[in-house]
Amino acid sequence: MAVRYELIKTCKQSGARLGKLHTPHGTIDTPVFMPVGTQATVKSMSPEEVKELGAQIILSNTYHLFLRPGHELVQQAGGLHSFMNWDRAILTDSGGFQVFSLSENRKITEEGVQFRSHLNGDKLFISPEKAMEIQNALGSDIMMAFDECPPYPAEYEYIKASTERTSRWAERCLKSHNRPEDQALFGIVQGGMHEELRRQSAADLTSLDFPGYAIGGLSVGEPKDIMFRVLDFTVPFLPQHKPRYLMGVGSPDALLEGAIRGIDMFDCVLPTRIARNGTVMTSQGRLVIRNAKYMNDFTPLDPNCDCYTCKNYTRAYIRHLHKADEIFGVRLTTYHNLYFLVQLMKRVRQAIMEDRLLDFRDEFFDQYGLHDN
Ligand SMILES: CCCSCc1cc(N)cc2c(=O)[nH]c(N)nc12
Ligand SMILES: [Zn+2]
Repeated sequence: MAVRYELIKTCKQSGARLGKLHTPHGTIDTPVFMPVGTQATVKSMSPEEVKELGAQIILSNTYHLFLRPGHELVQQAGGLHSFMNWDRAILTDSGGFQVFSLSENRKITEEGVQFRSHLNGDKLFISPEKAMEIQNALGSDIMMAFDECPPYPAEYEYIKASTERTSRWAERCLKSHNRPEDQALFGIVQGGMHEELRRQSAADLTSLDFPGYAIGGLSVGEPKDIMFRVLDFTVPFLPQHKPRYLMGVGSPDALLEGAIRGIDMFDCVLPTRIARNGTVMTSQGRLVIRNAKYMNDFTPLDPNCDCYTCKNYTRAYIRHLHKADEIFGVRLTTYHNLYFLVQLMKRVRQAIMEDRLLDFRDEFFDQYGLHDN
């Protein structure tokens, strides 16, 4: 079996679970935060640094690699693991979400999605079968079914029709999956913010018996309290003994609230994206390193962090690098932000082991600040 989820323990204080996800490229401790490497690289990090900061799995993107350099080229290189020299686990998204967030002139039909490349305007088409072909060529350990993530907000009727089509697409993905022993295919539950549609989507997908389930259609601009409410009624529709992946979620508060609600896997571009403009997550909340108040601040980004950046460099130096547009500055803030989230999930797993995740959340927010975004 390509991926096997081992449920180790459920937190007595919350709905959180401690688990292990066994894959052909190593075991992943869950709940886990997965760094995003959209174009076959976690931006500005070497694979050695991504390992050193503690990542056991990274994400990459069907849409981007299909457009450039092309999935056939990656296949000629022996697949994504050898192409990017990453020998741990890889999860690839299926491309539908990126078509809608990046490309122009999209046309969605039962067959699939027609769109123009955001790089050169070429007319392209992705169907469930094409998304599977691309992910097969990339050789990811976990593939995502081809889905539509409806815009937020959207009319109930649109979301209903879209969710029903996503269920039909999921079945087509399963039918065209020709390497189930090497690559696990996860279904993606949709349904917008509607409990009945979420129930129906989960029922459709669990009847197809996927090895894992993602909750899509969230982190699309809805208020966080709505996202958490949707999780409250959606997670119970999913099987206990399989992993649950909340797509596109990665701020510290959302990771904690998601883990408390029984989510096992998270991903988000947030830590790498904000690092590029010098915004840093610390145990006392966020700081923007370009701020003049750090000019003569010869302390680490985070006094409670033992990462390479915090052990060797000061706020003053990192501020200087960002003000001077020095690439090394982005590398230092990226390394720290990724380390911060990977370590946060390590502390979450420890709190689950000790049946005290709600207490840990309260302690974390007392320091971090209640409303991170
Ligand atoms: C590398 C990026 C992975 S997560 C992208 C993502 C993010 C969010 N927020 C939602 C969805 C979704 O509903 N479907 C799919 N396939 N992907 C989504
Ligand atoms: Zn640090």
